[in-house]
This record gives sequence, C-alpha cells and structure tokens, in this order.
Amino acid sequence: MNHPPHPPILYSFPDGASLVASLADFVIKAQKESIDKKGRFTVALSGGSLPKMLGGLIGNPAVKWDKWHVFYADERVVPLDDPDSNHLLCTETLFSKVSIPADQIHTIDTSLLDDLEELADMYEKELIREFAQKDAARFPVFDLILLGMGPDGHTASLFPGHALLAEDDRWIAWLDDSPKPPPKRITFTYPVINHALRVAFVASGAGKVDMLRSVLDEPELGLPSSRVKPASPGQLYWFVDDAASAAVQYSRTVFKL
Ligand SMILES: O=C(O)[C@H](O)[C@@H](O)[C@H](O)[C@H](O)COP(=O)(O)O
Repeated sequence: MNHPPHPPILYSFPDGASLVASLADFVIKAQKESIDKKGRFTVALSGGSLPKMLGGLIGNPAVKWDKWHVFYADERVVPLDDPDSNHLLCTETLFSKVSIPADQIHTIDTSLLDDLEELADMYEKELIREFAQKDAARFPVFDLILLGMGPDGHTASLFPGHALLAEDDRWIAWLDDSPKPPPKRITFTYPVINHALRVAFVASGAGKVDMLRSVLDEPELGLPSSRVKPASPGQLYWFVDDAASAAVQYSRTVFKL
C-alpha cells in the first residue's frame, strides 16, 4: 500500500531560548503519547548542536527518562572517548544529567569491532532485537528521530551524491568516505528514517539560511535533508529559528510561548 508523506510542519522561533523550550514541549508530548500506547519511548539522536538543543528537558519532571530507549541516527567511528564521538557528546551534554537506564542507551560501540561492515551489522542486529518482535514491521518504527542539517544539506551521515542515498534494504549502513571528517561513520538509512512516527530536524543560525531554503523550497534538488519524508502516519517537523528560516517561502508557523 502506498502511504504518501504529509507535508513538513515548519516551526520557526525568534530566538534559541524559545526554540529550546518548544522543542522540549514537543518531545514531552511525543513521549507521553508513546508511553501511553506502548509503555516506552524510542528516540534516535544525532550529533552537532542537537544534544544541547534538548537542554529544555533536563530537570523537567514531565520527562520519564526510565521509559526512554535511545539510539544513534549516526555515529563517527572513533574511540568512544574521542572528542569526535557523538556518544561522548550526548553523554556529556545530556545523559550525565538525566536518569536513562544505562542498558536503554544503545551505543554504537566502536571499541568492539574494527570492521565497519561488522559494526553496522552489529548495530542493525541490536535494532532488530529491540524492534522486530515488538513492532513486527519490515523496518523499525521509531517514536522520534531527531536530526540536524549540515551546511551541505547532509543529515545523519547521508551526504550529497553519496551511494548510500539509494540504500533501500539495510537498516544501518557504513561509510569510510564521509566528505566531512572523520571519514568512517555508521548511519541510519532512509528506510529507517522514513518509517518513523515523527522525525524532527533542529537547525538554527543565519549560516543555515540558504540551505534551509533549498531543502524546503527546492525538493527537486534531492538534497539529503529533502529526502527525509516519513510515510503516513509519520510526520516531519522542522524546529528552526527565524535567522535560519528568513529566506524560506514554505509556509511557517511562528511560535509564541
Ligand atoms: O556528523 C557530523 O558531521 C555532524 O554531527 C553533523 O551531521 C551535524 O549534525 C550537522 O552538521 C548539523 O550540525 P549543527 O546542528 O551543529 O549545525
């Protein structure tokens, strides 16, 4: 059956503080719906500024951290204590300040295997264990995948022109030729991203203005971030600031707290 995607919902905020606060409200609402339905909340995180943008959740009594199951939309294949590690970033920025049970944080443990394909297989198997029996679907259905957008339009570790943009079978892929260092990475594929119930991009700053316009107003360019189109009933959201959305023609919802 064909499930055409809903159009993206774009929320634009005057400043970082209101973006952070509204993103926290959005995540808490998604969390409540998921826990009410299934008793758990499955979330995928990315690197960049994203973990910091989740700061509105820290210390918020509405967040049921013990129900969170956290995964990585992508990871740089470096030691887990390397400053380039997304896991290190998320640990320092978020996990060390909240109480997610350690076995519910699904690290891509780069210390276990040198071989990228084996590492991707290992993480894919971990996802299959967590999702396949529970959701009985061909691809996992995440409650929420949180993504950033790079200045070249990449998201997760899906880069413009890369062969992985066409991957339609695997859940987890690997690459050793990332145009942005470090070169070795593990990443969710589009089938995983586009089966999620909710995908939210978070992007801020004037440095994103041209790329955000291209991604939203020129989907025909096929930029990696434009290819994020969760199938119905999934929904794509953009949480951005007004500096990033200044050139966008696509309809905007301006949030007032
Ligand atoms: O893996 C990487 O190279 C980065 O983590 C990258 O994917 C980042 O998430 C985006 O460039 C958005 O970054 P900002 O949100 O910091 O702009």
